[in-house]
Amino acid sequence: NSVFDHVVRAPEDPILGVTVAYNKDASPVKLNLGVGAYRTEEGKPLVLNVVRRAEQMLVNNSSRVKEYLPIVGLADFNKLSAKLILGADSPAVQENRVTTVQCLSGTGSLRVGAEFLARHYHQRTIYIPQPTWGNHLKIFGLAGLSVKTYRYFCPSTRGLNFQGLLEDLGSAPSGAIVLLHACAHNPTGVDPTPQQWEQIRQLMRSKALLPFFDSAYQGFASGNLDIDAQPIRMFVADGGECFVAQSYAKNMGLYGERVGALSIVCRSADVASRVESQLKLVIRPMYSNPPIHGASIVAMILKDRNMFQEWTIELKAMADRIISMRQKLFDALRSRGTPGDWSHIIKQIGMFTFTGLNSEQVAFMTKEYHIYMTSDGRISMAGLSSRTVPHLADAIHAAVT
Ligand SMILES: Cc1ncc(COP(=O)(O)O)c(CN[C@@H](CCC(=O)O)C(=O)O)c1O
Repeated sequence: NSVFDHVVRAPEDPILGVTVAYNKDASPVKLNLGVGAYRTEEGKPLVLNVVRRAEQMLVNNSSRVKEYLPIVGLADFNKLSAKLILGADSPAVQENRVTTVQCLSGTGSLRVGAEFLARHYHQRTIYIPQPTWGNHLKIFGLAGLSVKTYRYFCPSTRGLNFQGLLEDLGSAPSGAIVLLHACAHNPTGVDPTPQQWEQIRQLMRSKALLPFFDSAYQGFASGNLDIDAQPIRMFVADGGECFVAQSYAKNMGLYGERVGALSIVCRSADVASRVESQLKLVIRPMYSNPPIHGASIVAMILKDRNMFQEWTIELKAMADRIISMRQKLFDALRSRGTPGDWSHIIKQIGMFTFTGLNSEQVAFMTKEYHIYMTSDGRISMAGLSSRTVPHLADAIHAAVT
């Protein structure tokens, strides 16, 4: 018998497991609204034209080799990623106070940051929003941090519980780490207003709370890269320190290439360089050094003015299609006279709508209509098309009447 006979079967991941169930369904009308991955109006994954162009140029470059990258990754990619999120004119970048390391997409950036904090930061408590992306709890818990939550979503208004947020951060121990979604909060699709962000910033700085931004959707919420980075830039502008995890999975469609970056904004260039030296000790035994292909694509696009311009146009088109799906779903429910107030569908932003449907209603929609979505009622609007909206609207209508 095996030495692993005692190993029990683990449950499927709450998000990625939805796709596993979807793939097993033979129904011709099945709809995958689970994983936050963009789909076209034809329901197909999308490789951006600018990405294909960059990839072709890389392949045609016969002098390109496949040597190891440094532990911190591709230098051009790191510099350009910091500028993309912090702003080309960022004082922190100009004063060399930012260390950026290429990591395995957003998840890897969060994990490297968490491991660094567990080793080098005096406060081992991190506050994450309630609710938040399911993997956050495991990433920070496994790194050895003590994970607490702060109120974020108000079920009755399906909007932000701003008072609860302020109270919970106000009563956090000074110096605690706070995880903040930079834009397009997952799963709620609810973001603070700029004025509310300023109040959050003042409260956090007054208690020396350490901001850890998770930026997985820059450009996807508003369609504009700079607007979506504003909350991060407000914090960096005050001269304080912060962590930023960046993912290119969604906004460049590089899901499987695992391209991301962790930036740590420090008070001085000297601290930034010592922090970088310690980040290398976290990364080397974890995966040694990051993959070269995806980062080379991103660096080429960010570096070339025309390719960057082309990317912003394709990115806005994706964001706009998602917004149009919101309006279509809202209109479809209204035309059916579906009971309830569904205005949150057009008020929420980013990839997801937090519908407010409960797990029983979700199970009903999966069983009777072959709609696949996470059990918390989140739907990925990118999985919808004009053709499939009526089917979803029928399912929701049936679930709530
Ligand atoms: C807020 C947030 N942070 C980080 C990530 C990690 O993205 P990377 O692929 O590591 O760059 C996601 C992806 N969440 C999506 C995609 C599927 C998943 O990984 O759960 C989602 O919630 O459906 C996310 O929503």
